[in-house]
Amino acid sequence: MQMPALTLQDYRRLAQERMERPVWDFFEGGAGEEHTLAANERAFDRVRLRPTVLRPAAGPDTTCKILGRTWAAPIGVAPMAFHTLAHPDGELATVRAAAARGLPVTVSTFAGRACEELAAAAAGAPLWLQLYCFRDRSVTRRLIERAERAGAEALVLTVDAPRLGRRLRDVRNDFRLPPHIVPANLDGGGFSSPAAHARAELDPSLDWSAVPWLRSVTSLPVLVKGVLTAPDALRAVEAGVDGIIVSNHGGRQLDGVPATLEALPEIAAAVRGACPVLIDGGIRRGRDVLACLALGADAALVGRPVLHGLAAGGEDGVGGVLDILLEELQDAMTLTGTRSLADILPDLVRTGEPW
Ligand SMILES: Cc1cc2nc3c(=O)[nH]c(=O)nc-3n(C[C@H](O)[C@H](O)[C@H](O)COP(=O)(O)O)c2cc1C
Ligand SMILES: O=C(O)C(=O)c1ccccc1
Repeated sequence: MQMPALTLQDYRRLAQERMERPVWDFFEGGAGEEHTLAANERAFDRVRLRPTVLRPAAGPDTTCKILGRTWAAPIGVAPMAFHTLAHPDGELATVRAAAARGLPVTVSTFAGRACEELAAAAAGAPLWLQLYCFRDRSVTRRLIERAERAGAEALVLTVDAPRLGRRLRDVRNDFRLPPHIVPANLDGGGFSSPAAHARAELDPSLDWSAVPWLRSVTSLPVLVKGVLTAPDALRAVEAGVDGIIVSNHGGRQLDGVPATLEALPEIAAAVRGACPVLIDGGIRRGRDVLACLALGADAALVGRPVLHGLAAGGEDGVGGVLDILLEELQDAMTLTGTRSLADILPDLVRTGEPW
């Protein structure tokens, strides 16, 4: 009998056993030498927690409020293209699993399932849409209108991808999407290599005027994803964004940028509560979420582990991954004497050597 998966690392192993190498490489890989990819996870290995003892915190309150909506915990699913590569149910399974736990999902521009069925599956849990801005703005506008009509609650504009990063694993594998893997919410389509498509279609001249442009076509809140410095965070606040996601795209864009956990404190200090600050990249344990909050984030998004759960067991697998994170977060809060998220302050962490 197979041992039950107890950690996200267990799910990673299960997924790898089930997946073909080129698809695995597409999911796991990063740009260039993958230094930034590795740094994201390693940054959490330098975190030391400083518990407060004899301050009972059993059954801690993990709920948080983001953009006026209550999340069961400060944990969401980061936008990732083509969940259908991991499992035929694709994003439908991901959204069902997250919504059942009161957690939000950000659906990628390149989702493999239609946003109408995803909104129905979300059953009231927050559903956000990630936007790549195309050269042809009418494609982006139609995507926004469709998602808004379906019930998407916020737009996440990805700002670290004037073009797709150079992912050497995909180049070496000459990775192409199987013909049945198509973006369900874009008209047009008809491409096989995601890199080639994104290179042809993403707008390399995108600038900060994208934010007022989005305001002119939608009334939804707008977040920017991919900010790594305080000056850019301030520019985003000046542009009037409703939220900032500190992200290096899981190390898939520019190799050589810092781990997101390292970038977080200067951004949180610059933003000073003007809007929510979220983070993604390398979050693999409940206590990593605690570290993000201590260093100034309002919530953390999880990427690849969700695809691992999906590949390992569809909706149940994603549910398993999210349950582990939720339980580990509760455990870490209980054992650090943190009764609610408001108790998670900078003093809760120190930075040390990697384990
Ligand atoms: C397979 C894959 C596809 C992704 N697709 C998108 C995407 O379509 N849009 C986007 O903004 N980010 C995309 N990302 C980046 C994630 O949103 C997120 O920034 C990153 O995966 C978080 O890091 P983690 O995987 O270490 O948790 C993708 C990441 C992966 C692994
Ligand atoms: O954004 C990404 O990281 C990504 O992998 C992707 C895949 C297909 C189309 C666009 C982006």
